[in-house]
Amino acid sequence: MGQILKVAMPKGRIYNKAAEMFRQAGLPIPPDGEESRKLVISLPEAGMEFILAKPVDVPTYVEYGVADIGIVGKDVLLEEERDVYELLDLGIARCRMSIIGLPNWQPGIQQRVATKYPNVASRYFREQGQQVEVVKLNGSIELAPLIGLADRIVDMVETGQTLKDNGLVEMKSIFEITSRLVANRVSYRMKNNEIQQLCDRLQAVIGEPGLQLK
Ligand SMILES: Nc1ncnc2c1ncn2[C@@H]1O[C@H](COP(=O)(O)OP(=O)(O)OP(=O)(O)O)[C@@H](O)[C@H]1O
Ligand SMILES: O=P(O)(O)OC[C@H]1O[C@H](OP(=O)(O)OP(=O)(O)O)[C@H](O)[C@@H]1O
Repeated sequence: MGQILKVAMPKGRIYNKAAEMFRQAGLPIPPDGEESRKLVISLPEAGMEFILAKPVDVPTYVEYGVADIGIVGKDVLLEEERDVYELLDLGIARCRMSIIGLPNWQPGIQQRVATKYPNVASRYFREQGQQVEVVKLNGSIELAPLIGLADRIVDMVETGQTLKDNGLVEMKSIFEITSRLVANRVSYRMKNNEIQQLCDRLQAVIGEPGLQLK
């Protein structure tokens, strides 16, 4: 019998997609809501324990080692810059990070950018040699250019529906996002067999042709 693997799972839109992947890999984690509001789900027969975390906190739990591994969007990894190993691209919750603005946007003297990702945005504009003021918001980012808080936003686009409904345009896509499997550096050495086994099982699911994981 191996050691128990603690897995930080993001609540919200990634959860059911990731849980479905685990089930395909033979690990019967329940769908969202089925275990009431419990935040820790044990699967002793599989030697695993799942911690249901806020997505942005997953890299923190993994860096501190209270979770051995975790599932998190590349957007959060790039924003949080936590010291974790990125082991697998799960290919789920696919979207992109983009610069967005009003259709008539013109560069002004003072440029303000609103975003949930201040580190990603600051880094991007610095690399472009553009001086902008970055304002952190926590959601409904598309509101900012509509009500005059910011000239542009840096946010995620999946279908483009939110932009369309709010009369905004995608000016530039800056990187692609999918969910990743990450590991704590010490756990990766100490629980290498367990982590490797899980990676192999997930890899087999990812590699299966015709599998519908959206
Ligand atoms: N529209 C989208 N389409 C596909 N994937 C998305 C989309 N929006 C976000 N994601 C991915 O899903 C992850 C989690 O998003 P989710 O909305 O569940 O959490 P959150 O943005 O942290 O929200 P909350 O603050 O409500 O917890 C994001 O970090 C990103 O990787
Ligand atoms: O291109 P679309 O398919 O419309 O998806 C993009 C939207 O999804 C995310 O928002 P979310 O639903 O997480 O809400 P939020 O505004 O609270 O972040 C993102 O911030 C966009 O607003």
